[in-house]
Amino acid sequence: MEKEAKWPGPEGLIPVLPKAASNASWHTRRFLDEILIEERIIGTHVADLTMQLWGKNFTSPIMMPAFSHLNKAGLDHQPMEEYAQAAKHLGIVNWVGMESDEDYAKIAEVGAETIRIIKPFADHEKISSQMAFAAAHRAFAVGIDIDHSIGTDGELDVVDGEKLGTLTAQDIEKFAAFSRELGMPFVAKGVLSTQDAAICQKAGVDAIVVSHHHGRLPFAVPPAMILPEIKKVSGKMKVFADCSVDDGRDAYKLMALGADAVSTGRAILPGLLKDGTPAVEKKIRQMNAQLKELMGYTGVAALDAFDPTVLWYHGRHF
Ligand SMILES: Cc1cc2nc3c(=O)[nH]c(=O)nc-3n(C[C@H](O)[C@H](O)[C@H](O)COP(=O)(O)O)c2cc1C
Repeated sequence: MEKEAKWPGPEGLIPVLPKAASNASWHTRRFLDEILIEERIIGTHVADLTMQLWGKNFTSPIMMPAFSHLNKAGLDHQPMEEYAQAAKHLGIVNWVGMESDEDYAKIAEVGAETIRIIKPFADHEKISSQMAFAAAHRAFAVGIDIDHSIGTDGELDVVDGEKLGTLTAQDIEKFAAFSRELGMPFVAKGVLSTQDAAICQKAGVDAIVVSHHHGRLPFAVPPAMILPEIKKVSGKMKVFADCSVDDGRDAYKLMALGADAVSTGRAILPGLLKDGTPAVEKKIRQMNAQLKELMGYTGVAALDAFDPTVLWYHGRHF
């Protein structure tokens, strides 16, 4: 059941769940909840969650979210650095969203393997310069949330006084090539169709995030629903997914449907805002245990052994 969530901070800073049928987060939650799992227990093993990604080793495919702005929530602590700390302690991938270079540098200083997601600014020079800044601060990868261009008024969105723009296939190709020059993988965050996924694949993108960005698109198709189709056109790209990954069972379902790794989002927010790093670590450890439990019950010994045929939806195999 959907709850009216109340987060601290200035009005509108942190997205809550509006009570409306158009709310994609609601459909996503409902869809994930209706996927059921059969058991394949004979001959199973305790699962290994370790993940290799772009030459580095991680302890789990559950990653941090690309959050932003949380240090401006008027708290007496710094959530952006705190969840980076948790990522570092746990040995999982960290993500950061829209932050100034100065603030990004402070988060990078924590030393987690961090993917920096930059807004699709109308000013492409700004995108390039933030990419170069990320490279200079040893980012693990860099990307653009390509799904954040249109605002709720139907016009190009403006965030923190910065005008955003739409990206063409050529723009994506250009930024992917620049990222290669800088020596970092390039990620397109916010892919929710086979058309966009195929364009990213052709443009030389290294990874996509199948996501509706906590419901930017009203009535957005749940990432879990479209993931198998997107996977078919993704070629060598890594396919990540997020939205409503609230526990390790949600992570399992997305991995079984083809995700190489997932990001949890607002599920870590209450603990992060209240108690910082330890609360985030506790939540991720719990999610890892839930993921490992389901992998054990379904004969999935490691991340390369997921099998979508264990999933059932409305009385049929998925
Ligand atoms: C406070 C907050 C700030 C966010 N900032 C960004 C951002 O700057 N860039 C971005 O790509 N996504 C941003 N997101 C979206 C998340 O990266 C992620 O896609 C989304 O929260 C996943 O859905 P979930 O919260 O239901 O798990 C933000 C989300 C929240 C809650």
